[in-house]
Amino acid sequence: MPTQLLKKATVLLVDDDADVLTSMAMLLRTETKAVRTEKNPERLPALLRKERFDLVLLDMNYQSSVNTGNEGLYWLQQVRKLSPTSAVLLITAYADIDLAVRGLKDGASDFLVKPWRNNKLLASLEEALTRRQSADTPPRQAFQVDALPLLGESEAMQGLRYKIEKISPTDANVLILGENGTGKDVVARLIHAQSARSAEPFVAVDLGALTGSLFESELFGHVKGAFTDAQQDRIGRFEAAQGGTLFLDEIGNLPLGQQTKLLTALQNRHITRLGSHTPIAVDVRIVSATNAPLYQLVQTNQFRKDLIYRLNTIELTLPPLRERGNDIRLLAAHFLAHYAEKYGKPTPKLEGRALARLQDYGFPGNVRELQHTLERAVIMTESDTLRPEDLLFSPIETALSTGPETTRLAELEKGTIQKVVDKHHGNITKAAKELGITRMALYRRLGKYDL
Ligand SMILES: Nc1ncnc2c1ncn2[C@@H]1O[C@H](COP(=O)(O)OP(=O)(O)OP(=O)(O)O)[C@@H](O)[C@H]1O
Repeated sequence: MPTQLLKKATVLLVDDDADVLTSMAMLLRTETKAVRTEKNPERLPALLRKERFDLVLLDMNYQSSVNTGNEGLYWLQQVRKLSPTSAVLLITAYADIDLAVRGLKDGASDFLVKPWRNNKLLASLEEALTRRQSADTPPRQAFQVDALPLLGESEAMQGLRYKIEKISPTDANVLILGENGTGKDVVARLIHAQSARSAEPFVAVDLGALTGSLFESELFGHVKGAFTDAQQDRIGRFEAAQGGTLFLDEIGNLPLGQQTKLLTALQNRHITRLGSHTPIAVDVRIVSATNAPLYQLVQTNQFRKDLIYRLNTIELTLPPLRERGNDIRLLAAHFLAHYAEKYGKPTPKLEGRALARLQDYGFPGNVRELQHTLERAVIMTESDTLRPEDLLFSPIETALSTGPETTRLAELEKGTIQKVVDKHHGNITKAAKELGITRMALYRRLGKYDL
């Protein structure tokens, strides 16, 4: 995910769970301009009167409940009142999705369900910032995309770029397959940017994040009164993408019932808003993506074959980074120059052994992992040459790439801490500095995880 706005954003995290605050702050510290954490929501009014934040991440549930479950909504209202220009993202547990939906109606930009996936968290934050930035501009412009270049000179990538050039101008639906972090999002945007629809909206939906009742309302919209909280008509993503491209990400995560509803909309080329009987014709090009083994899911009856046939008029498979040969070197040079400029440092050179280390490593998190590894290295290095030991591979990426079930917060945190402490040969001061937490906080975690 490109995170141009996020890099410049100031962020406030509000949660009374210190572990959540630390983990999120650790992630966001390198992805944003500044992060501030607040454990006690009661301090919000004073804080917001003093400081301005581009983004506020607000937990919905607080232990010291003033208001039995609704305190998240109460604090949301306070933030909206005291800091109307901040985008607010709610953090919630699965059980509280209804509450979060109410939060959306009260002006929150989006919500995240715990446990979150880091790349999705970053994508949601970026999207919230994009929407906030374009709040004053005509809505259709809000969706226009910045396509990033798809770098790589390996045979596989050259072939892929050629295919993309060929297929982009057509209206054919495209299914993009590939592991996490291989560039599926980049490819989807590129296809749109090179198509005849490029002046029209590009609308991305993370289907993995839409639970049962949200799916229909998000995709097809609803009319006032369709369900208890539907206080006004709302268009869905299909209508928002009218004339343009609808990017259905994580399509492999869609339950069968929802696959049927999607298939019907694609076959009929019209949708019906929830609570209405009036069909609305939609003209959208569908680009979908997944890292799931879609054809295996068909064999085990978890994915509809007829839906695949609707989606895969053209199918593109992104090779994992470990199969792209010298592209690792080329991408590494690109990211080093990019982050050196960003952090105002001279571009470090890669020592031969360091390059070999990159080439030997499997990169389960693919290009995203390479990118994060080099960003960390640029931030940390005090020399003009990167050595193998400057390249710290992140257990977070490894865990993310192997699926959501391994992304439990505690495991990620434990793994990260272990790596960083090892890297600094047990020097707690240095490790705490790199992790962005105090020495005391690090000691507490070492005790907690028995490290
Ligand atoms: N070929 C490439 N050239 C330059 N940057 C790339 C390339 N491929 C991926 N990236 C960068 O790597 C990161 C991850 O890419 P992207 O989000 O497109 O992956 P993805 O396959 O959609 O991941 P996921 O499956 O986790 O959603 C992004 O920052 C993107 O800009």
